[in-house]
Amino acid sequence: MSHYHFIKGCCFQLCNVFRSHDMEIDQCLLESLPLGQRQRLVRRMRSDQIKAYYERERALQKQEGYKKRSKQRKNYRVNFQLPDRIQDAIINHNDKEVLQLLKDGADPHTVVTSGGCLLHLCARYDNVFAAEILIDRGVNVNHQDEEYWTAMHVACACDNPDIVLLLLLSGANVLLQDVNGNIALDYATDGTESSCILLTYLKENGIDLSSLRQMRTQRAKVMFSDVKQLIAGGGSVNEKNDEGVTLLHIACAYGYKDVVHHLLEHDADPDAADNQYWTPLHLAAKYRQTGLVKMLLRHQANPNILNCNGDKPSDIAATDCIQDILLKAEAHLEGRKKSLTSLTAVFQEEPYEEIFHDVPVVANKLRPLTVPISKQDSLLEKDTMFKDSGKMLSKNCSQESTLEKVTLSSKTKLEQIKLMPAAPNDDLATLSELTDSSLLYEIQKRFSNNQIYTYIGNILLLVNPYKELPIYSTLVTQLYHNISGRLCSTLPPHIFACSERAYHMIFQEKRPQCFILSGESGSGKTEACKHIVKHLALRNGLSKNSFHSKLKHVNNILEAFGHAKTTLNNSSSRFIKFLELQYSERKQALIGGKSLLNLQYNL
Ligand SMILES: Nc1ncnc2c1ncn2[C@@H]1O[C@H](COP(=O)(O)OP(=O)(O)OP(=O)(O)O)[C@@H](O)[C@H]1O
Repeated sequence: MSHYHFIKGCCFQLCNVFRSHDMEIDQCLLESLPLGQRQRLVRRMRSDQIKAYYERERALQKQEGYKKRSKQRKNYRVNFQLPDRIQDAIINHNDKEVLQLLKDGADPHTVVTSGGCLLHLCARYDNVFAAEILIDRGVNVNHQDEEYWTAMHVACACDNPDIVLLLLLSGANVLLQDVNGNIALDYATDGTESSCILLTYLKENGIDLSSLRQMRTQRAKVMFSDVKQLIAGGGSVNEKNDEGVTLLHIACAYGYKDVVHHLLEHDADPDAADNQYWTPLHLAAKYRQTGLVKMLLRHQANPNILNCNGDKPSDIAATDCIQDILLKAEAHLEGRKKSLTSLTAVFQEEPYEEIFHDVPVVANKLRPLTVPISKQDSLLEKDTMFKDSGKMLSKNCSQESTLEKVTLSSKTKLEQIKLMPAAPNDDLATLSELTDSSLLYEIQKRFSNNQIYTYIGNILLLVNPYKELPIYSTLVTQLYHNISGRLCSTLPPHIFACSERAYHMIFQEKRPQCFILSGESGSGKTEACKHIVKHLALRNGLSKNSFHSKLKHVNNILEAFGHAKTTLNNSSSRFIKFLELQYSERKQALIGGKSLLNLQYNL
């Protein structure tokens, strides 16, 4: 028999086997066929299976119970409420849908998360059409959210001039202040269309900037009179709230000079540290309060105190001028070993009045962009990057509570650390608004700040930076050591934090822990794996050199199993990344020393 006939015979035989045994395939017979034939046959069998499936489904549909079932299925459809649907339609500029939903009874006065209204959404997503309709339906153009932001504040912050114009024409009040006393203009960046429109409007309406400035000092005045009252009533000026914050912290952050002066004159502690070890001097330096920095130094504030991130006030100074002042103060204290009294003298040389009048006044603007502290510190993250090049991080013998006992000495020049401070948007699961666009916006914003790690609950998201970032040094590893095993809220998300947690979970749960690294080719799984191993190894006291040599060997072996160049990755590993940590009964050197072999790469 020719080869062709043999195959044909087999196919025939197989199809019979396939039909007569209810879709079962004679595997031996299949495998005896040449590859091409086998594939063709399998394809045919598969299509027969699909046909059979459809026939069975059709038969089912004809049966009586079908209608009932399909009705039941319909009930499972998710029905979003009108308020959610109208928000979604506004965000996606689905104008017809907005009109239809309003016709169907959606409330134009719907309150969105954070206390804003639909107009706030329009202002954020630049939806002028929807904004116009809503205003027509009587939505309050001056509605303020939980932080007293109006739609105008949002439109200015996002520079959406069409919305700014529309709100102005609709009679919006441009002088409404948010929780921090900022009017919408304060959020419009200089030179933008939104800023020009507002400035022209103010000019045309005869509102001059100096009276505005007067208006904004009202909050400071209120605090001043409250503080005076407190002191007169015998209250303590050094009282702390739950977060360790004193009145001096608040006044320094907001730049309320009279209040600060009054507090200092009444024995307020200039070195009071809040729960994150921030002093009033840190805050004044960070929020560009030059005059207050000088005033605090004159009252013997210590410029060498480190906050929880290991920063001195000079490290986080908002301007070069403030940094110079602080460095000068540090030099006096440390370099010349002079007493604090002589330091006082240095700053007393300058006239006191000057300090009170060096408010940053910008010609065409009330003051530079001032982001409400409560709104999000994240916009200031760039300013507060750790500037520790030239610092040595030495760890206390006890590893209790991450940063608390980590100290920095400015003498030794070592590795550079650049970590962002922990911020509220570190965990996307806690965002008040969870939509595709808000998540992507946050991730993109973080990525542009080199914040490549983000938590989503217990999951760590990494966006491959494709560049070296100084966030993997031994010093950073040490920062993430802690004995409690809980994620430290004062540190930003990091692969070391997850590694640390797994390490503790081994002991707590007494069973192996595993990391599942998932993502497309080139997304950084292999690198993440290395970082996990690195943290665990160094954590267990394995010396850096010894670790590198071991890791190199492990990787050489792994890569030998098949690395290949793909379109996305020059060195793509062709095995699944599944990292398992074993529990050692003796609770010792899990990963250190020879037990690095305990780390199983399950291929
Ligand atoms: N955290 C990081 N920092 C800087 N660069 C990184 C980081 N992670 C990955 N990269 C860069 O991206 C490249 C690809 O990363 P990696 O090999 O880890 O991807 P992968 O997800 O393992 O890909 P594959 O699935 O194809 O094996 C690395 O060679 C490195 O240049």
